[in-house]
This record gives sequence, C-alpha cells and structure tokens, in this order.
Amino acid sequence: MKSIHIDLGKDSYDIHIENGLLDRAGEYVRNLTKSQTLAVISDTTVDGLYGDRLEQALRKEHYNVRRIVFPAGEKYKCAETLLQLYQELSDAGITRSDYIITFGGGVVGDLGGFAAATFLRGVPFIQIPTTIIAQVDSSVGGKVGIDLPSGKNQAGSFYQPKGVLIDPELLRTLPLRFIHDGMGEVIKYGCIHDEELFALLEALDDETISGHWEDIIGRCCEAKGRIVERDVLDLGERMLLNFGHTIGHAIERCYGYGYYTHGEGVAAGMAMLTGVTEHMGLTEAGTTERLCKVLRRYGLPTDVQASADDLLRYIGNDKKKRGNRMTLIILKAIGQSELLPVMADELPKYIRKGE
Ligand SMILES: NC(=O)c1ccc[n+]([C@@H]2O[C@H](COP(=O)([O-])OP(=O)(O)OC[C@H]3O[C@@H](n4cnc5c(N)ncnc54)[C@H](O)[C@@H]3O)[C@@H](O)[C@H]2O)c1
Ligand SMILES: O=C(O)C(=O)C[C@@H](O)[C@H](O)[C@H](O)COP(=O)(O)O
Ligand SMILES: [Zn+2]
Repeated sequence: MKSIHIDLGKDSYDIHIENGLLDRAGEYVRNLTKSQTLAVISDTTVDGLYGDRLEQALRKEHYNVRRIVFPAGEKYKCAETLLQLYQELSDAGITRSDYIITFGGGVVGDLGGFAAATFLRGVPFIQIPTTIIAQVDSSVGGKVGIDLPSGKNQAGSFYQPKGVLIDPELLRTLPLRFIHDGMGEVIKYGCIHDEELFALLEALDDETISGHWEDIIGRCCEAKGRIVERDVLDLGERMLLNFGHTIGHAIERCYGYGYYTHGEGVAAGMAMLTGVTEHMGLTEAGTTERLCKVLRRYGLPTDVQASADDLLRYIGNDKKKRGNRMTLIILKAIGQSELLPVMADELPKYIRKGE
C-alpha cells in the first residue's frame, strides 16, 4: 500500500494505491466524510463490472448509495450528459453535505468531477479511477470538464477531489486497446520527467508490464502531484503535462471524439512534434526514433492521416494559447522537457517535419 499526500493548503488530499482497495473503499470514504448519502457516478461498463462490489463496500459503512450511470465512451463527455447528471443528482436529493464518487476512467472522472464542481455550486467528491489513464493522470490535479464541438475539455474548471482511491487490480479487466491508451500518458511521464521510467518501458512489453502497475502508478501520481503543488492553475510548469496534447487533442476532435482514444492522440502528437523539433535541432538527435519505438511497442500510433490544415483548425482552441501567442512543450531529450513560446502563425511548421 502506498499513500501520496498532495499539499494544496485547504484543498490538500491523499492518494491511496493498494491492490484490493475497492472492497475496503467504505473505510477510506468514512475517514473522509460523516455524510449519509453518496452519489456514485459511473459508466455502463464499470458499473456492470464493479458497481455492486463498490456499493456493498460502501453499505458496510451504512451509507445510502445512489448509483448514477451514463453510457461508456468519450462522446458522452459532453454537455447533454452533464445536464442529465444534474437532473439525476437532483432526483437523488443530493445536498452540499453529501459526497459524489466518480467511479470509472478519465471520462467519468472529468465529467462527474465537473458535475461535482458545479452542481449546487460545488459538492465534495472522491475519485475512484479504474483505467490506466485515470490511475496515472486524470484523477489527480483537479482538472475537470467536458468536450465541446469546438474542442477537447473546452468547458471545465479546477476542482480538487477530497481523496483518490486507486485499486490497480481493477486494470485486469481493461481491454488491450485501453491498456495501450493509458500507455500513451505513461510514456509521456517518461518523456517529460523520468528517463528511468522510460527505460523501464523500453524493457517491458504488454505481457510483462502487468507486474509493475503499482510502481508505475505511484511514480506517475508522485510526479504529477509535485508539479500540481507548484502550479495548480496551469500557468507555467504544469503545462509540461500537456506534452503531445496540442496535436493530440486536435486529432481527437478532428476524427470525432472516440475514434482515436486520448492516449492514441497524445502518442501521435508527441511523435509528430518531436520529429519537427529534432529536425530543427531543438531536440537531441535520436530522440524521435527512441520515442517512436516505444510507442509502437505498446500499439500506439506515431502519426495520423489528417492533414496539417485539418489539425490546425482545432489547434487554435488550445488552452495554452494567449492572444496570438502559444506555448508548446518540447523535449530537449528523453526525460527533459521545456516550454517553447511561439507565435500562433508559426504553428503550421510544428505539425510535421518539412510541412
Ligand atoms: N483531467 C485530467 O487531468 C486528464 C488527464 C488525462 C486524460 N483525461 C481525459 O480522460 C479521458 C480518457 O480517459 P480513459 O482513457 O480512462 O477513457 P474512458 O473513461 O472512456 O475509459 C475507457 C474505456 O474503458 C472502460 N473501462 C473503464 N475501467 C474499466 C475496467 N477496469 N475494466 C474494463 N473496462 C473499463 C470504460 O467503460 C471505457 O469504455 C479523456 O477524456 C481525457 O481527456 C483527463
Ligand atoms: O493535468 C494536467 O495539467 C494535464 O495537462 C494532464 C493531461 O494529461 C490531461 O489530458 C488534461 O486533461 C489536459 O488538459 P487541457 O488543459 O489541455 O485540457
Ligand atoms: Zn492527457
């Protein structure tokens, strides 16, 4: 069992990582709140697999449990589902002294977290993440929100959970595509910050990685937590966590949400940008080859068919844009990243080498 404290003053919380934690979730939640009623927000897949087990664990602590379930998939991380959640929270009689639990992948955490942030102007919530993306990244740091037709996560807020409960054993039922999806973000952490992690990923593969989840999750949560402590509002250092996302988010939107998973978009985005910056001499020679090799090892794309013009249509909505300036995140080498300010009209040359 590993616990990581995230120090954000009055918004501080702990992340607990432990195999089998799901069945003890009631005890952990009881340590956080005396409230009587919990709304558990989940998607159809996670509710079907684990909803009864979580409800049983929570009822051991005499909670009233109201399960709120929406269809699985990125395309449901949208305003229509958000409105349905508000209605169901209202029907369940949830008040500000109750708690919301988001139980699922990054879609559930982002959407349910945004519902928690905004319903009644804020109901406290706990994240119980069930995918790799959610366990290594999205459940930590308080970015919650929904996708809009104009782009990924275009409506949202910063709203920290009261706690994060991670049971790596839940990953056993995750389909291979979503293991690969999560590897996109894990590889990102290796790239921006942790060459040792990157080297571990080079040595492992789909078969052997399963014995390392606790370690990998702990490493990524620790790295993200420390960055968030220093820059919770994403004004500087936190932007490093967005490596690969400028192009990646545009890919997700361009093809229609859900065609490429988030991790696949980020993977292609990291490889495409690094190809450009290495060509410009900003990145150590050989970095792109090493990155692409590890991405392919975990079934991830290193480019997509969409033209630079198609992608540029959505890149302009990136949250790192300020007026006519944009911040890109680039690698100096594997394990070393930095912010690169550019003018927005220079962006076309950063999509693909030679374009
Ligand atoms: N807030 C943040 O900081 C942050 C960070 C990274 C990603 N994200 C967001 O997270 C989302 C992607 O998250 P995701 O990849 O977890 O997607 P997801 O939530 O759609 O989950 C992927 C699929 O796996 C299923 N699933 C979940 N847990 C399972 C389990 N244990 N066993 C079997 N199936 C399971 C889900 O039902 C879904 O079909 C994107 O919207 C992305 O923008 C947010
Ligand atoms: O927590 C962060 O900060 C991140 O950038 C983590 C990303 O992996 C994540 O996808 C995040 O949701 C992207 O945020 P956005 O501000 O670019 O929408
Ligand atoms: Zn991401």
